[in-house]
Amino acid sequence: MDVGISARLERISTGGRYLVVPMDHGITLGPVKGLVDLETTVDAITRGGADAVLTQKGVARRVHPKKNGKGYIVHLNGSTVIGPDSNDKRLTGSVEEALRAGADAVSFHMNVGSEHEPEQMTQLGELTEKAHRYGVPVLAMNYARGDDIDPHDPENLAHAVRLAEELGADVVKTAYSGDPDSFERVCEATRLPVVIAGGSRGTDRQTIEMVRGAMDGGAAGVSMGRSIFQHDDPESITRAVSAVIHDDADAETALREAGLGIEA
Ligand SMILES: CC(=O)[C@@H](O)[C@H](O)C[C@H](N)C(=O)O
Ligand SMILES: O=CC(=O)COP(=O)(O)O
Repeated sequence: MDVGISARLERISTGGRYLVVPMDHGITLGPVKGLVDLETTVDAITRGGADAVLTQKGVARRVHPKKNGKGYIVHLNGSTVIGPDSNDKRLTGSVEEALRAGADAVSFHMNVGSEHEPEQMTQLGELTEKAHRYGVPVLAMNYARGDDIDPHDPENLAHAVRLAEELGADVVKTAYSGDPDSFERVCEATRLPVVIAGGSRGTDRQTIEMVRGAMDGGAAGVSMGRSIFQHDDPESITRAVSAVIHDDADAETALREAGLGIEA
């Protein structure tokens, strides 16, 4: 692997494990809880043990002073839930802009199975070529989404993560399939580190058990947004997620040591 790519991957991970907190939802969902005062949230989650935060380019200046030396990823496409088709993610920036914004890596969202898959596949292929010219790693966010597509089906997820490797990505994020055994089949589909999205926020216990299950299935960590940044105490929930990812804690230990209720 190119030395620049491996050096930058180390800035967004710890010992090959990834706790990335994406906060690009300001385009998708608008200024939801946790993103209005972005600075306070970034400060809390990086103090809690996140390896990296991820945003769109425009808010980079609000992120850097508050990220406590942790990694930074710039996301390069987007859509809104009020637009005609939220699966139709359009390019929002370039590798050069991401580098000017101080990024250690770039990310790109692809909806495998949607009618926009062909264009997004071309764009991801072009992005990995461009990013690698600069030694910049690419996190592919490859979801199985589209009409009549089951977004948690392990075969669909395995296909989505494999596609990311075939197109040259360095890390791939996808949805969790629901249990460690089926997620193991997803992770076996690729040699890339696989990280999971969190989806809409559940209870603390659901969040931490999902992370534990994914790690037991072979995941390398998370790219988990709403479950963390919409939490009343983002620092503590990050601490609990970090205990599972970085210290291999079980769910109860992680919740207890983070000061979160076991049944919460
Ligand atoms: C709002 C959602 O359904 C998320 O899964 C997004 O699609 C993922 C991403 N972080 C985004 O906001 O684009
Ligand atoms: O960029 C978005 C993600 O990686 C996942 O966000 P979520 O809120 O955890 O689904």
